[in-house]
Amino acid sequence: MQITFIGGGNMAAAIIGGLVREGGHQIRVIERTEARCAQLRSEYGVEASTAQPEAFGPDEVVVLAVKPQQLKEVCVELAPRLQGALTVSIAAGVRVAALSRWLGSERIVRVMPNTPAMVGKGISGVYAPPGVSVADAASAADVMRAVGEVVALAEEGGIDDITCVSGSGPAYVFYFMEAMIAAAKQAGFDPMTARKLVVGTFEGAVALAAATDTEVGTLRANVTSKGGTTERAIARFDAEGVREAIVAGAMDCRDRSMEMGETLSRD
Ligand SMILES: NC(=O)C1=CN([C@@H]2O[C@H](COP(=O)(O)OP(=O)(O)OC[C@H]3O[C@@H](n4cnc5c(N)ncnc54)[C@H](OP(=O)(O)O)[C@@H]3O)[C@@H](O)[C@H]2O)C=CC1
Ligand SMILES: O=C(O)[C@@H]1CCC=N1
Repeated sequence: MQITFIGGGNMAAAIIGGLVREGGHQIRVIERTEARCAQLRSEYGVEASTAQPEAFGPDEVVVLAVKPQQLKEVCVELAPRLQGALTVSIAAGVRVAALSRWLGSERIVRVMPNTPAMVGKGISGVYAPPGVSVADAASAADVMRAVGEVVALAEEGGIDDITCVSGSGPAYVFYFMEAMIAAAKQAGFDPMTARKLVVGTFEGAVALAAATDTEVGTLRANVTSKGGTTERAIARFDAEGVREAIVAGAMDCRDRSMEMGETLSRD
């Protein structure tokens, strides 16, 4: 597939990394600075330039991967060059109606990816509005399937929902890992060993959860011996409202996605 990324920052690089690992794609990136282009060329072996091409081919997939606040300006520049190419936006918050207005195109699919795409372990939500062909929806899903799993979303609001779980979710996990690394250091481990212990613990726990249908709560209970050590840790988490804080944070994230949808999709 011929895929052009407009914006080659953190999320685009994660998808590009995954696509390059998979192989068989022609990838081009448009970035703002020559320095970033040079970095993308050397890290991923992709084509990169600071100027948008004069025109895109009808079979090309154009991935919008700039910050939501940068999107309108990018779309306005892109509109006369698109020539009907399929556009896939990975931006949080900005709605299809606004993208369609700015691009003068209805061939638009929204995707909410996540950064584990870099190692082929992404999970993405894909929303294709009514009117987008089955083939275009499949092309957008294929790009994301190359870097992980895909969940089809029936409504555009599903993008807000999935953002607060899998889109932003890796940051919640890294936050928890940071806290556990701090704990490991406090317990006396050097930084390298602390990181190794924590990453290994996450890797093992995730592999265990993925390998079974057993409820995650049961897996947790299996570690928690009555009157033992884990029970004491979980009691402190419960007393401090850790679980409630995580749920509330995720709901705030979803609210922010909806709020961005209101403000950034207005004009
Ligand atoms: N990071 C994540 O985990 C996820 C991000 N997303 C979405 O992905 C999008 C990108 O996010 P992220 O990668 O984190 O952001 P970044 O800031 O890392 O990447 C955006 C890139 O686009 C460049 N850029 C800005 N304007 C232009 C332009 N006119 N032409 C070409 N390139 C341009 C920026 O350059 P400069 O820095 O010089 O401005 C920057 O390198 C956002 O819309 C976000 O909502 C979705 C899911 C997860
Ligand atoms: O924080 C953000 O706005 C983006 C969208 C999902 C993950 N990162």
